[in-house]
Amino acid sequence: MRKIVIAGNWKMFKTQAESQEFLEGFLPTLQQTPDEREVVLCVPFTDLSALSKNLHGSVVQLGAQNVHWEESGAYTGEISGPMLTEIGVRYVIVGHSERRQYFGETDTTVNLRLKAAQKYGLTPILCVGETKEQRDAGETEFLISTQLEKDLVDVDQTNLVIAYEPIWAIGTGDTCETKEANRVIGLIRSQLTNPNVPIQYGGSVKPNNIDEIMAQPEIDGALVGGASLEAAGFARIVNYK
Ligand SMILES: O=C[C@H](O)COP(=O)(O)O
Repeated sequence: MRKIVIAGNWKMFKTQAESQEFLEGFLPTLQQTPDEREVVLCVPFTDLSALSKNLHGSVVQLGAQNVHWEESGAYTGEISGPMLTEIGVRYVIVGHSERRQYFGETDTTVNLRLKAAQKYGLTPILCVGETKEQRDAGETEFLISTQLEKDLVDVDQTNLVIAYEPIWAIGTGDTCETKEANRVIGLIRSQLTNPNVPIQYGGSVKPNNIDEIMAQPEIDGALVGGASLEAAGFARIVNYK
């Protein structure tokens, strides 16, 4: 059976004080969450240490938003796998479209980061997805297939989550039609050697569309940006029906 993983990606939002306030609203709502749902908060590096202490003993797992491929070295501004695992981080987002678009992330560096995450005991959440122009040109399948082929070279598919995030649906309120997301995620699964890799949908997931998204047979969770910043809203998403 495939695992369900609901992850919030806070991106560059929330100071430590704000993250603490979020937890006070969010944690009490989780008591009813069924065991098989993994709940993850992928937060800014500066929030990780405090959240790690405050999440201890809760069902929520801690995630980072990037990891370097070396264990240590002269890489100003980067964070390594051992630095993350030491403070209790379990997941890390790799290859988010914002990293690819604004920070020069390539399939080569995504592949290096995926392998390093696994080497140091983290579960990577690999993001793939097409732009509006690529979709309109009928290139969605080719683009995603190429990303997977390059990103997953020598990656262990028994310790991996994939997020299908159509770039045009991120932060726009323009959610991908659920049946279409289900279709693309089915195509992603058909390209994997391990069919049990959890595959999430990401892109304008909200409390009012999560039930329909999670009703799709191929979709194993969600990677949630904006709607994960508000405790009650994210709790509703985590507690989808
Ligand atoms: O990582 C999360 C995605 O970029 C989705 O963001 P969003 O839910 O704000 O559209």
